[in-house]
Amino acid sequence: MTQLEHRTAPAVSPAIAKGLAGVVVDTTAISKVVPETNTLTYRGYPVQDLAVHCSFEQVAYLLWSGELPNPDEVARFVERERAARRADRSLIGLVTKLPENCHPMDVVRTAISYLGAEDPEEDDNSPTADHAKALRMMAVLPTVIAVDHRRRHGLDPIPPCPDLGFAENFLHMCFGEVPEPEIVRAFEMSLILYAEHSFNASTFTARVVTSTLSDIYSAVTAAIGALKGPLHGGANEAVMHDMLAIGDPENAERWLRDKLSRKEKVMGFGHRVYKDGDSRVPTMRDAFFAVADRTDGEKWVQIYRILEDTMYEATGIKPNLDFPTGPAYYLMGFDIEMFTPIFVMARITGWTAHVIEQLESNALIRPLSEYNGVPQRTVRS
Ligand SMILES: CC(=O)SCCNC(=O)CCNC(=O)[C@H](O)C(C)(C)COP(=O)(O)OP(=O)(O)OC[C@H]1O[C@@H](n2cnc3c(N)ncnc32)[C@H](O)[C@@H]1OP(=O)(O)O
Ligand SMILES: O=C([O-])CC(=O)C(=O)O
Repeated sequence: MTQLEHRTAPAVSPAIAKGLAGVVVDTTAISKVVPETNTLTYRGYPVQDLAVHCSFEQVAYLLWSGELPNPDEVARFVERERAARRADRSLIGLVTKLPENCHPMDVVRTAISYLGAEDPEEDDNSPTADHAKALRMMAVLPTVIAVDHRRRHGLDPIPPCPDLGFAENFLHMCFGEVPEPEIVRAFEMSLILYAEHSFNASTFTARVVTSTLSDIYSAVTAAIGALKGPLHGGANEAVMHDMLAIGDPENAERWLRDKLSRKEKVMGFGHRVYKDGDSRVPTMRDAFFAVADRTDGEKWVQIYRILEDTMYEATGIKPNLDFPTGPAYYLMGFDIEMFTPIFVMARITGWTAHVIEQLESNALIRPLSEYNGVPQRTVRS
């Protein structure tokens, strides 16, 4: 049995909210998901509008401060972000010592943990300190991911460029050039759409860790572990592995029906909160189609459409954000194993906003469980 196949779950009493489904555990002012109207807002702004009108840096500022920056504020923020991009020699040394065949998510997780280890202020959980640490993690992580990408291809690192925006700089550090503006824009939109999504599994993980009054690096390290799984962020990689296995549009419908007949999950479809489609998908689907137009990607668009239509017709289930980002990142030239680390680059803004919010009115997160093991018994000596 693979990890994605169904297992027979033990019976649970009706009082138990398995997987915390439908349970409201706290308030948040950072983002709001309304499945009934298919809306997602960050600090009150519809995410589709932010994706069209804002840079990723402006969205990061918004998530952390609650307001979009004015021109002076954004200039100061961008200057600080650009100044913090360089990874020091010890961090690069650590990255390059990790096995080349480990998953890049292992590298990202280790890098954040290392940033905590070398920060003498690691345990300063004041809002000022946490904002500074969040900005540093956001700024340096793309450098780490790009260094890791290039060493796997036997290439020397390209240092961050202070003249380029966040998205452009990352693409330049990976590929040695800034792609055409439509590709950069599609990439930046994906980062904005990935940045935040209320109490998803990885954000909730970050909040659980924070609730013990642990430090922000520990919260982000744990969140990365939660995001890696294929039921969460890891689905964007699984989508592309599936599309490559399908290979040709004429195989797509049969492949999907066979998968459903084996009662296997189709990666990139379904959502715990949205039951009638993910609010972010139309924007990202258009961005993927724009990338495909410029990269000879018509075959992947056809496979996308067939899977989407067949899945809806067979089950009524619609795609989530990982479905269009998978092929979009592939066509941009990223290795599949980089897709979830890119998700981390974006979501680190949301996670850290939640860490800061959790600390503003903290309560230890500790639910109850119903014991269903063997009855109490006696140790015989
Ligand atoms: C950015 C993100 O993290 S978005 C999520 C990315 N994850 C994926 O794409 C993985 C695939 N999707 C899934 O596994 C699920 O849809 C989840 C985990 C995301 C959410 O699921 P849950 O709310 O826990 O619902 P659950 O998994 O119980 O599904 C409910 C029913 O829909 C079916 N279903 C849901 N998603 C899928 C899917 N992708 N493929 C096939 N069937 C599915 C289930 O089999 C189940 O059917 P049943 O009631 O007959 O057993
Ligand atoms: O909200 C969720 O459960 C998963 C998701 O879409 C995200 O984290 O972006």
